[in-house]
Amino acid sequence: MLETKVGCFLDHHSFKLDHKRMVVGVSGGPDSLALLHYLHNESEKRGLFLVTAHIDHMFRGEESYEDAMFVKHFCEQNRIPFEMAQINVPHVMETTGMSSQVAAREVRYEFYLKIMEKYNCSHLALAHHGDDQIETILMRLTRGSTGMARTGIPFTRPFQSGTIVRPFLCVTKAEIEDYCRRHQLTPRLDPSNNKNIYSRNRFRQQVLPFLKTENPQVHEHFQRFSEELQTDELFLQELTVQELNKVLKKRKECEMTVDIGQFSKMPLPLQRRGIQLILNYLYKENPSALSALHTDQVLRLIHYGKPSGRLDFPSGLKVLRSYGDLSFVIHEDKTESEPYYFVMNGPGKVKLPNGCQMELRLVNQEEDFWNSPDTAVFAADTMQWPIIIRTRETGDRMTLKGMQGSKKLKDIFIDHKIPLQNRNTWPVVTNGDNCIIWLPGLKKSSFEGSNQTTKQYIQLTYEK
Ligand SMILES: Nc1ncnc2c1ncn2[C@@H]1O[C@H](COP(=O)(O)OP(=O)(O)OP(=O)(O)O)[C@@H](O)[C@H]1O
Repeated sequence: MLETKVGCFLDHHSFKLDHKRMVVGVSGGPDSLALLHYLHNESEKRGLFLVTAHIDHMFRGEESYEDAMFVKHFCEQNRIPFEMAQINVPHVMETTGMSSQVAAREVRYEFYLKIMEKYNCSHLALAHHGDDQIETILMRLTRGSTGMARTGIPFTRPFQSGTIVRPFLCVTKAEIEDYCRRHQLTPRLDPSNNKNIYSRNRFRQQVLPFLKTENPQVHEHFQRFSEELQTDELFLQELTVQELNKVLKKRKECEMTVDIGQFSKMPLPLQRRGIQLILNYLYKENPSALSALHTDQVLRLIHYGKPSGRLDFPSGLKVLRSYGDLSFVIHEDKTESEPYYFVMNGPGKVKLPNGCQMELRLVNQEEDFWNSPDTAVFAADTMQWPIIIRTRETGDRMTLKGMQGSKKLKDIFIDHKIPLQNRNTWPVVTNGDNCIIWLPGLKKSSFEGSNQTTKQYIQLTYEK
């Protein structure tokens, strides 16, 4: 039974539910509804505090709103705090060029974080299960992923200052459905889960049934494989860092050089991981462009290449061999676009060179714009005039809403996979003392939002 298996799985990982404060991500589908139900049943005897977080991605209009209302109703009946956000993901996709799955995931995690902070929760529980684990590992191996990526979904992983936990990795979808039946749960069904268009769904419908006929317990073996591979990988990565430090001749943000003679004396598994670490470091912009093939090409250049040689990888990354040195170099493309700097001393509109427009209005009542990435409101008495709309500058950082400390703009662009050529024209909004208060379409700062004392707000709208 699911209950027993999950209990043993948590014990096996020495993970105690007792006295934790946990956000549960619930779509309303069978997996997350069952997880919420399971945790809720455990909550009283364990002093476990739960909050449900639901995101309406606005992909399916009325139907996805009904999902939200379904989860809300379930929580009300069971007296579980419920939080939801409606976020226009198609719009986020349009602004950032992200795929639907990536954009949905980004907004979900941002919302989870907000709710974890609001309720002072240390954990976020998600309902990934054993079948998801098999699909993930197979998909990544098929795609040619390397390193940690091919170890699949971890049972726990750090998430900002908290932890993500996945108690259902030890059970199958069928066991979850059985749990739903036994407990008379009637989850919502997302029709996109059955479409054959997503690669995951093709693995789910075509590969998984075959594996399950070969061995109905196949998910247990994949789970053990994933956990063992994670510990192996961690161990090897630590060794690699130690060895790599001994052979690195140059370490800069856009260039790394190793001594070929010393590098080739490292054991082959460490050489492979060393190359991957270097490529990942330089390739922050788009590590998914990498595969095992790139590592193999570098190994060939080292072991069988002529004294000088060169490889050209995606996004302008070059690997250059020159006698005893192997250099990995990536250059940012700074060719296009002039910087701009617009000063706004009050209400008005500014046309930006990237073809977009920024409007500033003074409003009396703060409206709830939290869910629009293209509108931001600031309490007027906390802002210093003028408001500046400018392009990014070296060293720009901003304090993000709901986060402690500040984050480099460059890293925000990387996280959102904004192409290099768009970063130099992306508007950055600062107030009078050059403090970044907003990165339109991407991130809001801790200055954004309402406060108790103010009646007047500065409302900025970014129009594309
Ligand atoms: N709209 C959402 N709101 C809140 N959490 C979500 C939402 N969608 C997914 N999650 C969480 O992320 C996990 C993984 O998402 P994924 O889309 O892979 O799951 P799923 O197969 O749709 O699961 P479910 O049966 O719960 O819908 C879910 O199990 C759930 O915990």
